[in-house]
Amino acid sequence: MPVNIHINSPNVKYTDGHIVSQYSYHTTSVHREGNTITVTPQTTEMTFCTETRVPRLGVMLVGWGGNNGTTVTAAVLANKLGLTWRTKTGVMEANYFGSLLQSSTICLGSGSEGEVNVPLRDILPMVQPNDIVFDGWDISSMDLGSAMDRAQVFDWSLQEQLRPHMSGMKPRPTIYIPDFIAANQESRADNVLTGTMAEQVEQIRADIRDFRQSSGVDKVIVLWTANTERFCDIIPGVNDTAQNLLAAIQTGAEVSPSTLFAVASILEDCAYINGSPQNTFVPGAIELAVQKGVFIGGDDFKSGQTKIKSVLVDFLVSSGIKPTSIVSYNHLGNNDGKNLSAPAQFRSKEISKSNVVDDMVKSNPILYRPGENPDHCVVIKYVPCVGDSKRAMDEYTSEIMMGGTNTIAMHNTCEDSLLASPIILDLVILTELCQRVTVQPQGEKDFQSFHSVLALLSFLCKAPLVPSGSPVINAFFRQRASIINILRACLSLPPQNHMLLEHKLQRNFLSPYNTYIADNGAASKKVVHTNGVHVPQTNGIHARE
Ligand SMILES: NC(=O)c1ccc[n+]([C@@H]2O[C@H](COP(=O)([O-])OP(=O)(O)OC[C@H]3O[C@@H](n4cnc5c(N)ncnc54)[C@H](O)[C@@H]3O)[C@@H](O)[C@H]2O)c1
Ligand SMILES: O=P([O-])([O-])O[C@@H]1[C@@H](O)[C@H](O)[C@@H](O)[C@H](O)[C@@H]1O
Repeated sequence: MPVNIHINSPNVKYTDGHIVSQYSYHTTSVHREGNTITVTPQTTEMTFCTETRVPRLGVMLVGWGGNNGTTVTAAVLANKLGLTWRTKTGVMEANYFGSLLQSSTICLGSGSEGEVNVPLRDILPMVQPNDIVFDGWDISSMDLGSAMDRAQVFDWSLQEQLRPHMSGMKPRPTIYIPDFIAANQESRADNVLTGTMAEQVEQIRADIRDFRQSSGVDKVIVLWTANTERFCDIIPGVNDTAQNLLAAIQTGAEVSPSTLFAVASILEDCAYINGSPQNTFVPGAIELAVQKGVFIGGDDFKSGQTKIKSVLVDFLVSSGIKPTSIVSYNHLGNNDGKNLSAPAQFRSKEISKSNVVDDMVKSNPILYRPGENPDHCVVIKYVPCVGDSKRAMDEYTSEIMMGGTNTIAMHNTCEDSLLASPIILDLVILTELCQRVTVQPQGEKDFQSFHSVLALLSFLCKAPLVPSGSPVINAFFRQRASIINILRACLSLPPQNHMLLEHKLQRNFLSPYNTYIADNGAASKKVVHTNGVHVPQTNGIHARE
């Protein structure tokens, strides 16, 4: 049952279609001169405006018939139908574990009951996953019910309940350029478009319009969960600008299927998210998204081994411990693993899995000299026998005090698609929410949306795509805090600072027994209790006992 959160503050206005909040954004500007660093606090007053009407969302998956595509579709259906199923360990219920928005919480503060944590999904009006309508494309014509069987992710007893609902779902024919994925995928390719590159892009655009019209959804988001492609070259005159990219499509120059889908989505005013590691977002695609004011995001779902890495290395470096070697090995036997067994496709994944420690290493010049990095090795092997059950083995070797050595070894087994599926839901639901948020910094006449490159999705991606010149943050808790604090800002709630100062002084200045009452009418800087919510006392309102 969702909780109803009401912010009791003069800085938040609830209108019939929006939440409008006044927010003080505090940052610091830092200037270094020699050995002197000058830090200047800066405050920018901002107005956040969040549209509260939640649309009916359609999600079109490229690679719909794959392990992730079938699994996320089946999981939403199972939740929507409230399915339970029997396994050898007991009766299972559908859930959304692994989703930041559906299964993690946010602390609103504390009151008479102590700290109050609520589901993150309840903090602002957002799409409920059960309401999402799926469609998509695949080079394989196999219906979703049979593809779920092929994926071998769900227990048979669950699949039997789902199959009648999924057998009617058929992936649309797609753009297929064999050279971009492993040759071993050719045997699946019986559902591909013909015609020129331009004609195929037009067909994808028509598919998007057809889905929007036939399903009755208000919005469509397109997400790539198809095979990992090889990187493509950035070629001046071909994909370096929006104009050149559109022209290249007309002439049939080298443009990857994932980029072609990006162009089609952007031209149909649909956000496009890349769940794979290849460089889909060539400069021309980014420029096109900015010109059209459409969100793009990626790259490569951050779901397992890399997600743990973005926590563990953050823990080590933040503790003053120096990782010197990181070796990440895994083997798996699903079709993703099969595609990644080809060198060019593995190289795309190796790149996205290897850059995840850069920001944390650079943050600590005590441990690392400029340019110094830990040894970092990524190995992925294809072992058909294990299917979707990825076996990851990691070893972290670190220098500790006085020449000591610390080695952490981990073994992690999981159904890879059950890690990625909740990430897919978070990506599309967060993207849709961001489409309803605008911000007006002080002194600016107009409200503006987030940048087309939706960096807020970094928490969900191995290789975060950020606006040019922006820092790439991979550290798990920094990324999560960014999402939490921006959602809080939409409600004029300050960032979580975890200081708990009221419990660290000799007297708890927020305790109900030390309630400060303002002088007659005099404004007081003290904070008083009102209905269990702490509000700054600005006009002499006395606390209600
Ligand atoms: N935990 C995870 O599963 C995880 C984590 C991070 C990234 N990824 C990435 O997500 C992607 C999908 O993973 P998966 O396990 O579902 O793989 P999968 O091989 O099971 O599914 C990919 C699907 O894409 C289809 N396909 C290939 N080329 C296509 C095209 N041009 N158009 C439409 N469909 C096409 C294939 O037929 C297949 O059904 C991969 O790139 C993988 O690297 C997965
Ligand atoms: O998310 P993560 O566990 O770091 O990385 C995973 C790889 O280890 C796996 O081999 C690959 O098949 C998945 O697509 C995913 O990218």
